[in-house]
Amino acid sequence: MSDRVILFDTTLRDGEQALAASLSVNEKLQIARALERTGIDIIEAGFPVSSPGDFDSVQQIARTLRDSRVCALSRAVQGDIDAAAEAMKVADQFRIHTFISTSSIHVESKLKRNFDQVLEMATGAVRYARRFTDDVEFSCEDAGRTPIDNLCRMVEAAIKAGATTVNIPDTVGYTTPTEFGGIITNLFERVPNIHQAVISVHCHDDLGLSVANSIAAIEAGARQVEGTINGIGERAGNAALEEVIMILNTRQTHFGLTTNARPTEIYRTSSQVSRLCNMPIQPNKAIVGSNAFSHSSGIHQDGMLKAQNTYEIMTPESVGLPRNTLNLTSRSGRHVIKHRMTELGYQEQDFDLDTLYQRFLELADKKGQVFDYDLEALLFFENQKEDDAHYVLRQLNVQAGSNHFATGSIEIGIGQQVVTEAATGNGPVDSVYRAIERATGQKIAIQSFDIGATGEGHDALGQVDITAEYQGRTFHGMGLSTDIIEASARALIHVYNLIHRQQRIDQQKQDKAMGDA
Ligand SMILES: CC(=O)SCCNC(=O)CCNC(=O)[C@H](O)C(C)(C)COP(=O)(O)OP(=O)(O)OC[C@H]1O[C@@H](n2cnc3c(N)ncnc32)[C@H](O)[C@@H]1OP(=O)(O)O
Ligand SMILES: CC(C)C(=O)C(=O)O
Repeated sequence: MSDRVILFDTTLRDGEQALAASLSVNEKLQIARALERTGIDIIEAGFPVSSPGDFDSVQQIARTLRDSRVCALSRAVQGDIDAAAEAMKVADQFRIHTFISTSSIHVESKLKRNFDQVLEMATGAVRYARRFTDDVEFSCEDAGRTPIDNLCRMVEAAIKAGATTVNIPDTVGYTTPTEFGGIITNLFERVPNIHQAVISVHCHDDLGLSVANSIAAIEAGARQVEGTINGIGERAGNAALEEVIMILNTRQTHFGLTTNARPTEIYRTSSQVSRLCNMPIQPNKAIVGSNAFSHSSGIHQDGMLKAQNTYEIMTPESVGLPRNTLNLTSRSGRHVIKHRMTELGYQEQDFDLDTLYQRFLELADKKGQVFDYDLEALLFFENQKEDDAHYVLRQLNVQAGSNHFATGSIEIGIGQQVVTEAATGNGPVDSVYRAIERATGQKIAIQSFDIGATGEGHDALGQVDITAEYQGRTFHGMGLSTDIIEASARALIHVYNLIHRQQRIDQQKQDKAMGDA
């Protein structure tokens, strides 16, 4: 049995199922690149049959990845498999992941079939997928609640049909580590052809056991582990891949197993996923929470001063969070910014030093000292900018007070035009949003509005996340500024740009369809 555990990330598929609004293609590409840098072997990029947007993003990711292998999900039906293969054929190598439920509850109540019919569908799907690639993964959905005899039959049949990886999901996070490890042990004891495939696990966190169950399965012989960054995913989420990586890494002598992971990329990848997905990380989260490496009580601090390993089983540096010793202020130069970005794990090609330095100076002038999270926020914001932004916020003014209606006036670029508008509202944000709506002539239904700070103190960068609906689709806009009204306006402008881009894509598709007809 191999001593390497294959890392399979499904942030862009199972993780995205948890988000209020779909990620844009640009956002998915940023995450895919971060995952690749983190050393993830297989990246599940989406479920192409589910929407044209998903199809497009899988295709673009397939075109982009070099070291990680792209994978797409499909039900055990030919149309889904065709869509997955079509989306990924631009890559030299790709994996098709097909699945069907095996538990009695799912087979009878959801699929409305009997187990033998489902077995037929599964093997038919695996055989069909093998026509497109020799890398086919089959998942027994709800394996955790599947009678073991049926699970053994299904695994054996899927391998016989050509599955090269067989995944055992605890879809509803029901099992305990002893039970789940026992299922894997049983499969190894009872399925005669089991060594012809890699056995994988995919655990959900409904009872908070997803990582523990994954580790129990690895101890029982599973050699692929599926999860997501920060554990985001359907309901309570999936196994947090950064935790699995650091368990195997920190306890290497205990497990004797390796991965291809680059742990020093973890912190950066985790922050990027959190920001792009608008899913904050709880402070006490293992590995990547803001308190994960802070020591606050006297006895602990005394221990840390004497020897760091008294209270740290791994260092923040090992997950890419360097201790900071240099203050960054408006008197800092380009060298120190570049040095700090390198310490934070960024490579030269990840940022344009001159642009970042200009943004840094503007921020340093406003707030004095600039911290790591500010630098990362600035870079994130630059990456979010569309090269061809149709709407650009040029100026904004607000008058507000406790005794008046607020008045907002804005100047925005719309394509080649510059439009100025003003409006009153119930507060400064409302007045600015009304002014922007007047200028664009398009009303958008805002579904959620979240405001938070990136960093600490009253001069922290404000981050505004909104989800908005337009013609039945949901869009996520994000704005950053030390001024929360400006951050709010930027978030709305971001949504207008996403809608504009979507309209352009829809138009191109319509033109192509008419051309084909
Ligand atoms: C455990 C997981 O995370 S699974 C992945 C979940 N992800 C998603 O659902 C992605 C988003 N989903 C979608 O876009 C849509 O649900 C689609 C495109 C997949 C299907 O849409 P629709 O065709 O309208 O079907 P709908 O979602 O309403 O119902 C699912 C159908 O697929 C069937 N089905 C469910 N899983 C499978 C499977 N693995 N293999 C074959 N059929 C399946 C169901 O029984 C149901 O069939 P029925 O219409 O005969 O009752
Ligand atoms: C499709 C499968 C792997 C899944 O997401 C689950 O069972 O949770």
